[in-house]
Amino acid sequence: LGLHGWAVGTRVTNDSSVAAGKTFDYIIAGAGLSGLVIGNKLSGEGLSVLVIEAGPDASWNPEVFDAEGRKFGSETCSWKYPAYGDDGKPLPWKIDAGACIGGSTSINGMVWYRPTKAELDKLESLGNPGWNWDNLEPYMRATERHITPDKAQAAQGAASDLDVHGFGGFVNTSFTKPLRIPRTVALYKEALPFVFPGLSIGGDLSNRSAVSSASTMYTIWHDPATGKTRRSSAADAYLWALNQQRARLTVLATHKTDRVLFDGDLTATGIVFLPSNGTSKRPKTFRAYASKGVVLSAGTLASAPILERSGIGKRSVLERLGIRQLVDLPGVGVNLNDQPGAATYALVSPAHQNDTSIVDDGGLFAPEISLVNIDELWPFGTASHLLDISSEEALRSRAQKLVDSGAAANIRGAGAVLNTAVDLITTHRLPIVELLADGGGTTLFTAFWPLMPLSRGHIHINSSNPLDHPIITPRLLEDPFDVAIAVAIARASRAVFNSAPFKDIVADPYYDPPIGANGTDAEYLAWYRRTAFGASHWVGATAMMPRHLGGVVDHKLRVYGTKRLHIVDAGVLPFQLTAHTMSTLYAVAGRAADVILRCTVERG
Ligand SMILES: Cc1cc2nc3c(=O)[nH]c(=O)nc-3n(C[C@H](O)[C@H](O)[C@H](O)COP(=O)(O)OP(=O)(O)OC[C@H]3O[C@@H](n4cnc5c(N)ncnc54)[C@H](O)[C@@H]3O)c2cc1C
Repeated sequence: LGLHGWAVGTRVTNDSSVAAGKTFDYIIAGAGLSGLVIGNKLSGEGLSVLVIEAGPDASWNPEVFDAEGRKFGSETCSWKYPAYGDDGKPLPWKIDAGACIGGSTSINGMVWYRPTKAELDKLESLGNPGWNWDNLEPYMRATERHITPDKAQAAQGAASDLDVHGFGGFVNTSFTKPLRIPRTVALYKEALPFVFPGLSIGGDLSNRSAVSSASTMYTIWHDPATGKTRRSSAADAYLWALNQQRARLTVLATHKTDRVLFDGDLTATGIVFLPSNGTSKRPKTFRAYASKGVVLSAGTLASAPILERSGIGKRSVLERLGIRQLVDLPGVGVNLNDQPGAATYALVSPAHQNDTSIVDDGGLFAPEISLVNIDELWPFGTASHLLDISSEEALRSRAQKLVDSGAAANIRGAGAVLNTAVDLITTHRLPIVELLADGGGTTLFTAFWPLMPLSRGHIHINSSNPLDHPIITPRLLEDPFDVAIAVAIARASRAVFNSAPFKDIVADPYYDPPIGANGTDAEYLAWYRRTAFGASHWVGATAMMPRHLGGVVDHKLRVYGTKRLHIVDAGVLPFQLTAHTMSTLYAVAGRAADVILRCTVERG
């Protein structure tokens, strides 16, 4: 209760009656990273906002608030979407995506570092005026409340470069206290440049022009009262914080957005929603109305399905399900993109298996992260790989394949997106691999993935029932360049464990997979394909690009062919980043909120 007894706190509830039949200025689908930033900003400007979230409030759950509390493979707050191959058969892994308030920031790995200027500037050159580094960097800075390392952390390798952080925001970034497995991390720092000559070790990974491998920073803070490390999620930052309470913001949890409502001239006027826990084939639905607009922030894997259920998308997808097409937008659900991850393990010699400075029983993932570029991955063979991706013919044939496989709306759009990645790899020499180094139990291990894959997949609904999962076809490792990177990094990861610095503590550098130094490329590839998983940085299925390139939203995040309907989430990023997504997405959502506010004022 605030002044004069008026409630000023944000209302968070599971009660559908707060929204059913009611009118708000804005309705936002999804209380994840983007939805909470936008909801916070719009309601902070006095607009009435409903955020509708499919999952529950799990802020009380230690798997969410305790940064070290989430168990590997946990189902808590995750959609665990099934994934499919091109043949329609289920893949052996499920896709994690946040399914409670806070979205994926409630379950993610919390790794924080910044992208490069070159890649954010590419958003603009793809046809999105204003979306560049200079305009986004201030939002990134405004997001962060950085906590610099203390002496003990600094002695273990933690470093902050004050120029590349913000200090007045609401998302905490810091290092673990103490840093994990310091002896192993020191060995990694020593060994990595042997395998990747030129890698620049140390310092702060957010300073992308100086550093390419460093101790990992996370969206966490250390709570001295409990001695625990706490997750700093979007919900902590923008919903629960006492100084972020909003009288005009309502969050309705455990309810799914089915589709968007339109009037005759395709102005978005509201949504249809329903309880998430139903099982009925014809669930009972409700309506809520929006006088100023609707924003879809349900994430890459849910906003495209909402559009399709609303009649916006590719004709053949909608016709098959008897959904009346309102806008022909073949870019909906294509250009889906994540990085294909895998991991190799070395066995620690028995004498060191109880040394917690070498291996521990887990904690925050990947205490050392390295970003490897093409020259470092192939110190002696870069030229042929450059040739493979940079010729016009190579690009055209790749783009055609994406169109043929249903992963791109048209050849020009596919070409533009591929060309962007290729230019970042070849001209700007941005990293093409991320390697995350760790150690636990009896093994040291590295996880890795091609950072800017050229492969693309697709996601479409297979039913008009919002309670059914979409069909997600990731098509990881379809492009030969991604395959070449995957094989090379898998081999290089073994070379790290086989290098001189690890000689005394590693008993078997080829422990898992048991493919030795003489293993063939075919063996490595077969193993990679068998074990590959998405790195959880899904982007691209509702890309911000010109419509003729297969874009879904314009540079004001407005869905083409409609009025007052915006999308703001990871799906609008047309290509993959060379950093984990949060730092960019907080900036994108912050700027998007200002763009939406400006649209609102201009319309009057
Ligand atoms: C396991 C995992 C690990 C990751 N690790 C990192 C990391 O270490 N560092 C990093 O920077 N990034 C990481 N990420 C990625 C990052 O968290 C996401 O890219 C980011 O949160 C995406 O933000 P978003 O707003 O697009 O969607 P989200 O934050 O996922 O929010 C979408 C929300 O919409 C809700 N929703 C879905 N469908 C509906 C519907 N029909 N109606 C209403 N609500 C709906 C969802 O339940 C969810 O709450 C990770 C992600 C995952 C899943």
